[in-house]
Amino acid sequence: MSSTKLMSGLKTIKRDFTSNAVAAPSSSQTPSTNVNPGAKKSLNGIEQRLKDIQDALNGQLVQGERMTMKGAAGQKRSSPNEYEDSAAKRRQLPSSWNDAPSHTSSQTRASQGSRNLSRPSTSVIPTSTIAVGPPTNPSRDKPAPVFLSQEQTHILKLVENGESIFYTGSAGTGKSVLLREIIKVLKKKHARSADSVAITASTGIAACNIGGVTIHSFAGIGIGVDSAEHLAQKVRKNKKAMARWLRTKVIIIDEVSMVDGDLYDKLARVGSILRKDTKPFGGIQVIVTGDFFQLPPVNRDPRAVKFAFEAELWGQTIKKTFNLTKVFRQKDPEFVDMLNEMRFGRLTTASIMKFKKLARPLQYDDGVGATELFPRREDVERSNGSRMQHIKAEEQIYKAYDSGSIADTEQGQKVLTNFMASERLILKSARSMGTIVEFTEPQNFMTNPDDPYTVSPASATTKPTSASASGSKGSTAAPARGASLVQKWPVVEFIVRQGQNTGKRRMLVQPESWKVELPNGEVQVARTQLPLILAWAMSIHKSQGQTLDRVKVDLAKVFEKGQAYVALSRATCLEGLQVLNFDATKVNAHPKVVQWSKTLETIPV
Ligand SMILES: Nc1ncnc2c1ncn2[C@@H]1O[C@H](COP(=O)(O)OP(=O)(O)OP(=O)(O)O)[C@@H](O)[C@H]1O
Repeated sequence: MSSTKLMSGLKTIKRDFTSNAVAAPSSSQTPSTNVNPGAKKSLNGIEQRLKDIQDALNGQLVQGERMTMKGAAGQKRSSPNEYEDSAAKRRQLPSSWNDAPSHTSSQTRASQGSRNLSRPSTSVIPTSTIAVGPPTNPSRDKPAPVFLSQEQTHILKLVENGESIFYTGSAGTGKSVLLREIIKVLKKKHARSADSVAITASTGIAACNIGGVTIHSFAGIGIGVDSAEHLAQKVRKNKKAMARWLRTKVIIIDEVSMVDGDLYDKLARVGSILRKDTKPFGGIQVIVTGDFFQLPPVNRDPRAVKFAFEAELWGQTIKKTFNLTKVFRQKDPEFVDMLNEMRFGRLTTASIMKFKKLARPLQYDDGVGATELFPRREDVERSNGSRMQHIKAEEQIYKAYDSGSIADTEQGQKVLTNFMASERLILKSARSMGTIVEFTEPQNFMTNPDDPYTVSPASATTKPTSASASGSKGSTAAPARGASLVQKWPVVEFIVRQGQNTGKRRMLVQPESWKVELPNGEVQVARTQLPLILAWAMSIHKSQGQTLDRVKVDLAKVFEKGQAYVALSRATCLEGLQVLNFDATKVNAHPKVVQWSKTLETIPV
C-alpha cells in the first residue's frame, strides 16, 4: 500500500462512461477481465469528430449506475434524502462536491451534496464530481450554506406548484445549484410515491451529476432511432420501463442543450402513447434546464443540428421559460463580460487581446496544479498518462471485471471503451482533484460517527449496486473478479467547496458497475471497476457543469460551437486560468441559438 501521500488526480466517476485506459507497466496482479477493450484504430476526419463527441457523451446507451462520487470536482450530486436511505444510496456523494449545493435556510448539513462530480482529479468517479466523503472534521470543515437568489427561489416555487418550466442562464448562474434544490423539494413533495420524480440528463456524466440516469435509460428507448409508435411498442415489452413511465409524476431533464429536437418530440409522444394522455409526456410535469450556448446535440452533420427548443412539442410542453442572469461562478465583472461576449461569439478586440494574454504559464506553490481541458480525448489520455509516469510512488493496479451477453466481441469492446471506468486502473499516491491518502481494507476505514457525510464501513463494504439501463435501482452487481483478491481499496480525500469556504471529505472507494441493457433488461455489456479516473486532464465535454479554480485550456483542436465557451467558463477567475492556442475564429455561437435567445425574458425580481 502506498504511503499516506497525496494520490493522483483521481476523480470519482459515477457514471461517466469514457474510458480512461492508462498505459501502465504491468507488475500487477489483479485478475483479468472477460472482455478486453480493443485497440484503437485510426479514424478519418468525420469519424474522429463523431468519436470525440461520442466519447465525451458517455454513452447514451449506457446505463450507469448510481455513482458514488464524482470524482471530479464540480459535480452535481445526489440529494440529501438519498443519503438517509439505503446503504447503497449512502455511498453516493453528498451533493456538494465542488459545487455548492443550494441551501435554503432550512436545509440541514446532511443535505449538502455534490451535484457535480466531475471535478476531478484523481479518481473515482463521476466525473465531475463527486465525492462523497464526509468532512474529516465537520465542525471545522463544514462549508457554509448557499442561499438561493430571488430568481432561483421564484423558479423553485413555480416548480413546487406543479408548473412545467424551462430555465436557462449563462454558465455559472446557478442552474445546477437550483436543480439540486428542485430535486430535494420534489422528492419531499412526492415522498409517498417512490420514484415518481424521474431525474434525467442528456448525457451520462450530466446524469451522474444529479444522481439520475440518462434520458434514454429512463425512457427505455435504446438509442431512439425508431418512430415514437415503434418505440412505445418496445417500451411496453419492458415491464420496468413501462412501470417507470406510468408512475412518473415529474420528469427532470438536465443539460438539454445536448438533447436532439427530434428526440425530444419522440419522448413527449412516447409518454403520451404509454400513458394514454394526449398531452406531451402524457401529462407529466416537465422541468427542463441547460444552456443552449453550451454544447449542442451530437449530429453527423453539424449544419443539420436541431435543438430541443425547435421541437414541435417544445412549446406545448414548456409553459414558462426563465433566464437566470446573476453569475455566481465568476466574481470579476471584467471576466464575466469577456465570457458573455464569448458566449454570443462576438468578441471585441480588447477581449481577444486579454484572452491571448492568458497564455502565460501559471505556477502554484501548494503542489496542486490546474485541471487541463482538451477538446479531444486522446490529448486527455496523453496528458494523464504522462503525469502518472512521473510519479515515483508504489502503484496499485485494479483490473476491471467485464461481462455481458453480447456475442459480437468487437462491438462489446467498443462499448466498454466508452465507459468511464478503466479496464485497467493504475493508482499511485499523488495529488490532483482528489488525493489518495492511503490504501486500506474496509474494516480499517475509520469514520467519524458524528459526521453525516461519512461513508460508514458497513455501507462501504456493500457490494456494488447498479441501476439498470431502465433506471431501476438496487440490483446487485457481481463483485469484480479482481476485487475479491484485492484486499485494499483507495481512500480518497476531496476538497469540497461551498461559496468561499472549503472543507475536506474522505471516502473509501470500492468497485461500482456500469452496464448497457437492452429494453428487455438483458445486460449486453457490463464492467465493474473502481469509479475513479485520472483527472489531471479531462475533455471539455466532460467538464461541462463543473466549477474549477485552476484551469489550463488548450483550444487548438476545438471542433464544436460552444466548446471554447464551455471550457473557459469553468474557471472562477482570470488568475487561475491559462489559455493556450486561443483563436477568436473558433469562438462561435450557433446562429439559431442566438436568434432564439432574443425571445428570453428575465425574471422581474
Ligand atoms: N445562490 C447562490 N449563492 C452563491 N453561490 C451560488 C449560488 N448559486 C450558484 N452558486 C455558485 O456558482 C457556481 C456555479 O453554479 P452552478 O454550477 O450551479 O452554475 P450553472 O448555471 O449550472 O453553470 P454551468 O451552466 O456552467 O454548468 C457554483 O460554485 C455555485 O456554488
